[in-house]
Amino acid sequence: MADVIDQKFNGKDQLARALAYRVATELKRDIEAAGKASMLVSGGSTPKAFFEALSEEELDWTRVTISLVDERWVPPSSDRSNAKLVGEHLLQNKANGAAFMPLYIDGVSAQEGAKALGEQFAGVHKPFTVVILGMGTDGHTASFFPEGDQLAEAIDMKNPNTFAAIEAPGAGEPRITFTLPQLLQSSFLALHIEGDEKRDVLKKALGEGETEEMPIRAVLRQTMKEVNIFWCP
Ligand SMILES: O=C(O)C(O)[C@@H](O)[C@H](O)[C@H](O)COP(=O)(O)O
Repeated sequence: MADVIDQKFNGKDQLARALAYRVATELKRDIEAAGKASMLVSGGSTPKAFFEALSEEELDWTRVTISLVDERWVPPSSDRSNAKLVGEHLLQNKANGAAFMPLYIDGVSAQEGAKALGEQFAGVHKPFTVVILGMGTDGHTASFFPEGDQLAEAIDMKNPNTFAAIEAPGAGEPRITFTLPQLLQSSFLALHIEGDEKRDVLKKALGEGETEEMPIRAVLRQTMKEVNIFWCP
């Protein structure tokens, strides 16, 4: 594992601060070069400390657009909403002025939403400055879930769509996710995982086996974009 985990840290806080510093450096670089920067972040429980550390970074947040790698198809008032998580832990302190583009539209299905959001995101400048992925213990990343009904489309490098709507036994509710070719259009791509269990899942994913069994393999096996792995016990 020593060779695949690029960044090992002693604990959550140290990792959160280091990742926040690295991300802030990338954002500042794009702001300086292009006047703006963009970032897609993951939801779930892992990113909270990182979001809080990042929200304290000094940079011109009014030039930063933030969105999500994926979203659970629930309104932003739900505790399951990744937008709620970002609102409460990232869009605060110095990052208060950043623009946020949600991946949820009220009153339509995830499938209809995927289409409408694709049009909305068509004008967003790419590559994204930063994309941060997480990973579940079932080997999913973004909403690329094992047994996902649209998994093959979502990880198809030839898929021209920006988003896929996915339902899967382990997903809880319908979800929307950026497709793999979109996520790889990033200047800095990171995988943020914590704990021994996820380290072992990563190790398994790096071994042989079907991509569909552990969809994180679609990210780990592609050769287009380097994946920077940040891990702590
Ligand atoms: O909405 C989500 O659930 C995600 O964006 C998802 O892909 C997440 O990164 C992993 O499930 C890890 O989640 P945990 O940090 O909760 O383990």
